[in-house]
Parts: sequence; structure tokens; C-alpha cells
Amino acid sequence: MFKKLPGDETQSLVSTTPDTAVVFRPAVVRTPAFVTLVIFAARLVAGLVRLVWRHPIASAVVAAPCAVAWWYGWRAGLVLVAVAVTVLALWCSLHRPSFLRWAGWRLLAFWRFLWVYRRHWQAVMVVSGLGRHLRGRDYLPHLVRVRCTSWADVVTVKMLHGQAVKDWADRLDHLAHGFGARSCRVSIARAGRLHLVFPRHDPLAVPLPAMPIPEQASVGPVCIGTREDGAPWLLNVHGTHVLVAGATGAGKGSVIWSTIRGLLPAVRADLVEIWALDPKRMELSFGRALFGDRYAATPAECADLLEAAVAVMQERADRFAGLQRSHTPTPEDPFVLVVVDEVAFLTAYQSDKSLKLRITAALATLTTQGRAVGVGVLAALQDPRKDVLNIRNLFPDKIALRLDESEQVDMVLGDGARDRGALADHISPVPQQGAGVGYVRLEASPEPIRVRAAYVSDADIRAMAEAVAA
Ligand SMILES: Nc1ncnc2c1ncn2[C@@H]1O[C@H](COP(=O)(O)OP(=O)(O)OP(=O)(O)O)[C@@H](O)[C@H]1O
Repeated sequence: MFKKLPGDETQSLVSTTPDTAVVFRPAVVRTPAFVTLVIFAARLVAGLVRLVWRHPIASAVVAAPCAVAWWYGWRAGLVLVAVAVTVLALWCSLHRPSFLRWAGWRLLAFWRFLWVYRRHWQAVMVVSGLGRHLRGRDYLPHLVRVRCTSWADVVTVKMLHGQAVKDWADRLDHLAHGFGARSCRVSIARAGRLHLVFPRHDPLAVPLPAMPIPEQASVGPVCIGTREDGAPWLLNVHGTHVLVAGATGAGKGSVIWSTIRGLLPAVRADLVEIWALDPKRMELSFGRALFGDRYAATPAECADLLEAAVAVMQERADRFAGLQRSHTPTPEDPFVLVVVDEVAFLTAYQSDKSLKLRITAALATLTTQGRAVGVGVLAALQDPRKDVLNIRNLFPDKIALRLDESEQVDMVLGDGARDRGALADHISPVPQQGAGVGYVRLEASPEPIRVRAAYVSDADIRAMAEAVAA
């Protein structure tokens, strides 16, 4: 029986019959050195062809000076390099975005493909357990492509047949540290292929100042901060309900105030009314003038205000029935946004049982029936466990700011969110670095996105209240 095995594997294969001392050792046929050399040379050529095919620009940048130096001498090669560097530097200083788009990121991707990912690929795959060693042969996932954006490397990988996304999601730490990144996130590119996102630096590490107040009166989506990829973070509050979960000091206030700030022109145009429930009397009391008489602090006042919102909702539902199925804000029927700071004070931690029942029932009614008639809820919560807020699943949109425990991430963003890289429990507790930072899931994609809300200072809130009063 002949079995072809690479390397020295065969030498260590020994088999014995179960009850005799007969030992079988396979014969080892040594491959002549020149055959091995030919195989290595063929692999090298194939690798080079693949490299040129995948990175034509970067390959040309390296190959052209070498070719000129070969044919016309090293001085000519040096001149070509100097001219190319000068042209690139000029292009970069004159029009940086187009330079980065067409040359900068591609050159960086080429460099990182070779130096970071190709170089360490085998070791990281084997040590993390994503590669397999079967019958003397290494089976490794295929490194397809590296693309660089302003803040991260996006690595496309072809999984081994039979691997699942979970196999990769379970090893994000190994991958991040193996390739020298702070973290890693995984998403599906297409069947059998994944995108691994390795941030090179944190674009959300510095606090953002309050967003400018929009010029147009609109009920949203409201720009409340920025996403990790540099795009604005747009939050929809009209036609949905939003739950913001975060430990104490996570920056829930910045999400609430940035939203109110974005709606300010609509408040002034009577298209939006903001009703505030402030059981802690710390957060919303600061901009009390913005809410007029629709501000409640004690549990009894909060229950009354919530029931008033339910009454508005039911009156509209009676009027709209059979006439319209969605709400368009008008001064007669403005969009009502009920903002609740620390909703658990009114539900789980409320000692008066009848108040607790009234509040929970009103919140459940608003969150199940308010969307279509223009009544929305934006609630903040420190502890997202079900026994603290049993109606948390009635909020279609959820934001996970810094959380204390890893299990809380999936409670907020849904199953598997943490495995896919929503590390809300790793957000820094230092306010400068981590307050207002969080993860969201957009409707169009199951992948969590890292975001940071802009910080609305006390002075900004005061100016907002004065603007509305004027
Ligand atoms: N977006 C932000 N960017 C930078 N710093 C922020 C941001 N939001 C809040 N901070 C800072 O973090 C501190 C805590 O924020 P905030 O009070 O909003 O947290 P919180 O989640 O509402 O906490 P709590 O539940 O205890 O009220 C603030 O005093 C402020 O200095």
C-alpha cells in the first residue's frame, strides 16, 4: 500500500497488530532535491503572478524602478523613484482625498497585506485553531484581500469548507492580537467568505462637540454623532421607539440631548413636542424650559404624564382609523417624543405598586401602539436585564453604550451581537475616551456598528432652552 504524505510525517508512523509484537513501518521514498526545488520555484512564480494580479498598482510601483535600474543603471532607477515620490507628495498635498482614494490606501493595503497579514497568516491560523493539520498537511483559510480605509483594515477571508462564522467569532481575540490590532469584528461577505475588520486607530477616541442645530425643521433621522467609519450617526425617533442602555456615566445623557438638539427646529416649528420624565431630577431638569408643562419628576407626576400621552395616542388612533396608516407631523398633530431618563426608577425600583403598574401599562401601550400615530418613546436605562425592564423588547431600536457585563450586550442588541464584535463591556470608563461611545445595529444589517454621540454641554443646553423660549 502506497500513501503519499508530505515532509517527514511517514517516518513517525508506526502500526502494530493488536495482540502480537509485529510492527509495521512504512517505507520512506525520498524526493530528489531538484523536484522539491522545481515545486518551490513553481509556487513562487504562481505567488508572484497572483500578487501582480491582485495588486497591479503596488506591484508596478515596486517593479518599475527595478526594471529601469536593470536596463539603464541604478542612477536612472533612483531618479525614477525620486520623481515618483515627488509627484505622489505633490498630489497628496494638493488633493489628499483623491490621493488616498486612488493611491494611498491601495499602497498601504499592499504593504499591510504582505507585512502584517501574509507574514503572520499561517502562525495565527494554526495557533488560533482556525487552520487544520490533517494527515501531515496544513489546511489554512485563504487570505483573499486586504483593503484599507481611513481607520481600519478590512480583510477578506475564504473559510475552510465546513467552517462556520461562529468558529471565527469565537476567536476574535486571537485574531486581533495575532495581527497586532486592538480588536477585530467579523461580518459575512458572501457564502463562504468573511470580512474581518481590524481597526488601526480609534477615530472615536476624542469627544465630539455638540452637533450644529439643523437649519430645516425635520422629525429626523437626527444626526447625533459619528460612526466609526466617519459617516454621521443618524438616529430615527419618529416611527419607532429607542432604548439607550448604559452603565452609570456611560453618556446616556449625550444621546438624549443630541436627539433633542437635532429636533429643536421642529420643536420651534410646532412639529415636535418633547415630553420629559426625569425621575432622577438631574439630567432633563437642566433644560426644563424646553418642555414647558410637559415635565414630570415624581413617580405620580410621571404616571400622569405617561397616561396623558396614552390619551393623545388613543384620541389620534380614533381619528386616524380608516383614514391614514402613518403619521405626518403637523402643528395640529405634532410628533410627541416621550423622553424617559432612567426608566427603571419608574418600573423595577418603584416601591408603590399601583404607580408601578400604571407606569408599566402606559409605557407598554405607548411602545406597542404609538408608532403609527406619531407618539414615540426614547428611554434610558442603566441595567438592561429583563426583571428590570420586562418590556425592553417592545423597543425596536436599541443602543448599547458602556455596559458592566458581557452578557448584557446581547440583552440589548440581540443574540450574537457581542460575538460579532459589539464589545460594549470593553468601552473605557474614562469619560474623555468612552462616554457616549456605543454600538448600534442598523435596520439594513445585522452587524453592530460602533458610534459616538456628540457631547452637549450645559452651556449648549442653556442656549437651546433660550432659543426655544425666544
Ligand atoms: N458624548 C460624550 N463625550 C464626552 N464626554 C461625555 C459624553 N457624554 C457624557 N460625557 C461625560 O461623561 C459624564 C457622564 O455622562 P452622563 O451623565 O451623560 O452619563 P449617564 O450615562 O447619563 O450616567 P447616569 O446614568 O449616572 O446619569 C458627563 O459628566 C460628561 O462629562
